[in-house]
Amino acid sequence: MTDSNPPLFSKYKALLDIRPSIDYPTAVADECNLPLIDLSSLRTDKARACKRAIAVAASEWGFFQLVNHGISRELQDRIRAVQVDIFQHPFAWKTTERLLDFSNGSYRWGTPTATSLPQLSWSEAYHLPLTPSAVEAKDSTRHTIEEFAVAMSRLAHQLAQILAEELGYEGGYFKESCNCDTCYLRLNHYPPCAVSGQVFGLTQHTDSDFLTVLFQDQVGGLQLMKGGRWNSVKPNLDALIINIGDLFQAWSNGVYKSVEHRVVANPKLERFSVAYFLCPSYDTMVQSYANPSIYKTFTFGEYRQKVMEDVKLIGTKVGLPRFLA
Ligand SMILES: O=C(O)CCC(=O)C(=O)O
Ligand SMILES: [Fe+2]
Repeated sequence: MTDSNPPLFSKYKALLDIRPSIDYPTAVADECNLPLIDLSSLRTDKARACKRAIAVAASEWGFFQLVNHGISRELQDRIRAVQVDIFQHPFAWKTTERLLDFSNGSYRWGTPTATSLPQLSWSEAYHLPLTPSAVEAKDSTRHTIEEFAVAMSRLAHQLAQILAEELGYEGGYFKESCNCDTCYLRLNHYPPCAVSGQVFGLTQHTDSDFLTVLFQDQVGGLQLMKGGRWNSVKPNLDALIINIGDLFQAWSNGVYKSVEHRVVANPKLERFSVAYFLCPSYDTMVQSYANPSIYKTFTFGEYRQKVMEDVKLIGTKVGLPRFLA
């Protein structure tokens, strides 16, 4: 079991030996009452109010919980079992072998560019691009991953459509631009962390997509920024978490908020989550639906390029402020 976890401690020992100056994660968060949306209301006479509540949550919080979302408990159990199994492979296997027939290099751990503790994420992840096989996957693991991704994708599209309609937009932008090639599923694993007071499981960031659907376990640790303070999200077994990404903030001209979030490390418990990122093709123009626009028009490819450049040069993503008009 132990040799399945990445050697975070030895790799980052030099950084850990320098006394940290970060705010201690557990000391600073309030528990928050994240808006909870019941998606089954869409099939009732409360549909209008439900859509409004989604838009309000996206603009006031950038985050909400979703229940009765249509992803069965059975499928959730299956993806979790698959995820646990994948991360139990020996570390050496994860760094050298391809997972199923997914592309090379989909495994990552720690933060290769970190030069200080606040930049280090105490976790490992698989990034799995969604290029569904033309034929149904024979391998049961691959089949479960695809089935889950398809369900998450459907949900993400439904929510994007609602959010766009609430701004008065009726077109098919999201359907046309968010094809499967760039959307991806990220399987996250946060091993227990003996130095949890000094590092985060995942450092503070915003997501570089339109929106994210997150399936987390019951361990907790996710925190989001609201009103200048960190708030922790209490896990709810029945709920998925939805958050707005940078591209939706740009598209909505700042109406919907892409909010900073992070995951605190846990000294005793490992934690799992799966995130689905709704992204457009690289050549898609991201342009505000309204004028005058706060942001310049950019392609998703340009955005990603800038993010990667900043991470390489200064150790962190700058994101949307780089694209102010
Ligand atoms: O694991 C979590 O709760 C959050 C994951 C996340 O923010 C991400 O993968 O971008
Ligand atoms: Fe995130």
